[in-house]
Parts: sequence; C-alpha cells; structure tokens
Amino acid sequence: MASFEVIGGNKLKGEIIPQGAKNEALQILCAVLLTSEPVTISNIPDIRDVNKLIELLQGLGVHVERNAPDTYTFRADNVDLDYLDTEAFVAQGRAIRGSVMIVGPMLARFGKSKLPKPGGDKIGRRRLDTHFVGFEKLGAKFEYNASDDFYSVTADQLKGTYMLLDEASVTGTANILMAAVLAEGTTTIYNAACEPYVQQLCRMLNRMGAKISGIGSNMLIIEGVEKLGGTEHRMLPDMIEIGSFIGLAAMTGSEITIKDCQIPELGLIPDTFQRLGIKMEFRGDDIHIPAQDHYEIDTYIDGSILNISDHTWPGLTPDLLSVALVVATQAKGTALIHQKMFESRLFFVDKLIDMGAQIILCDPHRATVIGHNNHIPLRGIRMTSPDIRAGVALLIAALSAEGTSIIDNVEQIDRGYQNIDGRLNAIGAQIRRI
Ligand SMILES: CC(=O)N[C@H]1[C@@H](OP(=O)(O)OP(=O)(O)OC[C@H]2O[C@@H](n3ccc(=O)[nH]c3=O)[C@H](O)[C@@H]2O)O[C@H](CO)[C@@H](O)[C@@H]1O
Ligand SMILES: C=C(OP(=O)(O)O)C(=O)O
Repeated sequence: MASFEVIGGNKLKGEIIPQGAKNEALQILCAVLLTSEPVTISNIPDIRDVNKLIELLQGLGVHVERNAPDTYTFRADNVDLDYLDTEAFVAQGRAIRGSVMIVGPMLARFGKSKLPKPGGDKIGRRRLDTHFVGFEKLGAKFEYNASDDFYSVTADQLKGTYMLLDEASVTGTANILMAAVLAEGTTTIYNAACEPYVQQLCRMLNRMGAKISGIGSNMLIIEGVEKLGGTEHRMLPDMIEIGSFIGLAAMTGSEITIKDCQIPELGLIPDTFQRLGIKMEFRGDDIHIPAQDHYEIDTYIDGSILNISDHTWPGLTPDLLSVALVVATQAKGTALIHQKMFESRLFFVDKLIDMGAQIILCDPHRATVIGHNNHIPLRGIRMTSPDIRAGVALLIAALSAEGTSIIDNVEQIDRGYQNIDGRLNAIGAQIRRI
C-alpha cells in the first residue's frame, strides 16, 4: 500500500488542466463492445479504475491500440465469450464498479453475459436491482447465484418495452440503454438518470447509429437498430476533479486557474462552492479562483443554516459532498452536509476532527460543520483514505494543515485522480509518494 507524505501550509499558484471524466470513461469504454468496428476515444484519464477496465476488455478479446497517452482505438471484432468463465475475469469484474456496464452491451450483442458482484467504493449498499430488472423487462432471463455472488443474463432477442426505473441509477441507466439500442422495437426508459456521463453516452451511441431521443431528460426513447458502427468520441473534463480543485484552492488560500472546464456541463457544482463563500471568475471556459484568506458560508433568505445535499442530476452529485465538507471546516459560518444516497460516506470526518475541525456527525447521513474562519489551522496527522472522494478531501485537508500528514492507502485516490501528486506538486504542493 502506498502513502502520501504531505507537508501542509503551502499556497499553490498556477494553472491546472482537469483530466477526462472517470465515470463517463467507464460507460464509454463498455460501449465499444456494441460494435465490431473501430471506436476511437480521446481524453481517457490514466487512472487505476479505467486502466483496469481496459485490461478487462483486452481479456475479452477486444483489440486495444494506444494512439497517444490519452487516446485509444478499440475493436471488438473477436470477443471471447469463454473469458466470462475465467478466474481472471472474476478478479477484474470484482475490482471496479464500472465492470457492471459490460453486461448490457454483451447481452444485446451476444445474447449472454455474467458478472461477479462488482467492486468500487465501499460507501454503503450498492444494489444492482435496477440493472437486472431492466434487462428482464427487455426479455432477458436473469439468474443470481448467492453462493458466489454471480449475476447472469441470457436472451435470444431483446424486445423493446416501456419501463419505469425504481431509481434513477447512473450505471443502471447506462447499462439498460446499451442493451436497448440493439433490442427489437422501441424502449422507453422513464426515471432515467441524466448525468452528463449518460448524455455523452447517448450522443456517442447515436453517432454509432443508435436512435435515442430525450437526451438530457429523465425519459429516454430508444428505437432499436440491428447493428451499430464505429465512431470517435472525446470525454468531457472530470467535473468531480474540477470541484475538488475549487475546494483545494479555497482551503489552501491559493490562486488557481482550472482550464477548459466545459462550464455549462457542471450543473450546480460552481454554485455550491460559491454558496460556501468561494469567489470564482469564469474566464471563457476557465475557472479562476483568486487567493482568499477568508470565505463565508451563505445562509438561506430567512437566515437559516445552509444545507448542502446530494440529489440525482441535475441536483448536486454525491461525489462532491466530501470535498464540500472539508471546505466548510475553514469557512466562516456553519453548514449542514447531508449525504442522502450513501450511508457510509461521512465516517471519514473522524479524521478531520482529529485534525482539529469542528464537526458533529449527527447520524450516518448528516454532519454539521462549524467553520474556523481560518483562525485555527488544521493539524497534520496520520490517516487512511477510506474511499476515493474522502481520500481527496483528506488530501486537501492535509495540504491546508500545519505540519506534516501521512495519508495511507492512496490507491483509493489513484482510482480516480490521475498523477495527483505530480500535478499538484507542479503548482507548489509538497506531496511525496512513499
Ligand atoms: C461508476 C459510476 O458512475 N459511479 C457513480 C454512480 O454509481 P452507481 O451507478 O453505482 O450509483 P446509483 O446511481 O446506482 O445509486 C447510488 C446510490 O444512490 C441511491 N439512489 C440512487 C438514485 C435515486 O434516485 N435515489 C437513490 O437513493 C442508490 O440506492 C444507491 O445507493 O452514481 C453514483 C451516484 O451519483 C456516484 O456516486 C458514483 O460515483
Ligand atoms: C463512488 C465513486 O466511484 P465508483 O462508483 O467507481 O465506486 C466515485 O467516483 O466517487
């Protein structure tokens, strides 16, 4: 297990370019299984979860060519279904959450797929019912083997239908959509997730020959087609990384310009950090955060305490609440952080409390943060990164803290942030990988 030694208290200064979006990449990479023709994808982040998914695709027989550091061409013209029965596949499937999205494309194109319980963050219950109920509605036969946690689906020919999802699952919507594009007839997915990740997938599938309408809404209508062809696709910048950099700039009092953010795709993210008191300027498509010694949390019109909570898109993504929470610890004022979706994502606050933050963990979903207004700096300590976003929140805390911190288990951060130590050191951070 690798660790970061972080010397805190430095102000950072400079420009940073966000990586391509992790959660979009996991969907888009699975979609290459839908065609035998070449698909070229650019702005692919070089991070653990994405590289693991690329290895899984290679195991399945997908031909992978790296044209540039962030650009690959994939050709799924010789997929090996027997690979689904190998130990290597089981290990790869269990390692990441994104592996679940091979099921829809494999089912649609080859009539069968299976998967062990996928990995990903241990942040609470992460059920897959929405995915498999959706496949069943399209006519697939589903089996679950509880002894080895294996999910299997088979179908001769999927048939389009109307379905109302029990929840607007992000990966569930992507998975069902990728099955429906090759089904016979029309599928309507109501209560569909509509994150930019899903919108990007829809646009890519349409370029491959799919007929999807309702993109960006919670009702997707898909007219099935017989086959799909190759295409080119470019990933959006990672909105979670952009939010993390905004939080980092505020906590360390740094002046940072985040380049090429595709600001219209960020939804409520800039607004949320502005409500925490962070000043920012939109310069073309860049976000400039000036150095700020103090920032003050907004209140509601009636003076009551600001509540930052997650919601399905276009609400605030749950993946940024850990960063919002850490930012609030040095703001002037009080905020309630309410993580509605996941029940184990706020426990990392005990480390922030050890660092000197004033936080009351009200219950597994809610924490009240009383900001120090930068009068009392956090103290460097030794801590472990429990999940990807808590990991980055602790890194931000350590960079702002007085003294040295050690963060263990940084593989969790590497799952989603490309060369984070190198990129932050280039603008003045002191992070050593040990
Ligand atoms: C690889 C990937 O893309 N991972 C993202 C994806 O995970 P993933 O697709 O696994 O998450 P889901 O959207 O399925 O659901 C996330 C959690 O929220 C709950 N839920 C979901 C929808 C809803 O309307 N109500 C509700 O309570 C679910 O029960 C679950 O506990 O979306 C999550 C929610 O944005 C993000 O945190 C993950 O980073
Ligand atoms: C929860 C996340 O990832 P995953 O779904 O891959 O575990 C995340 O990206 O914050």
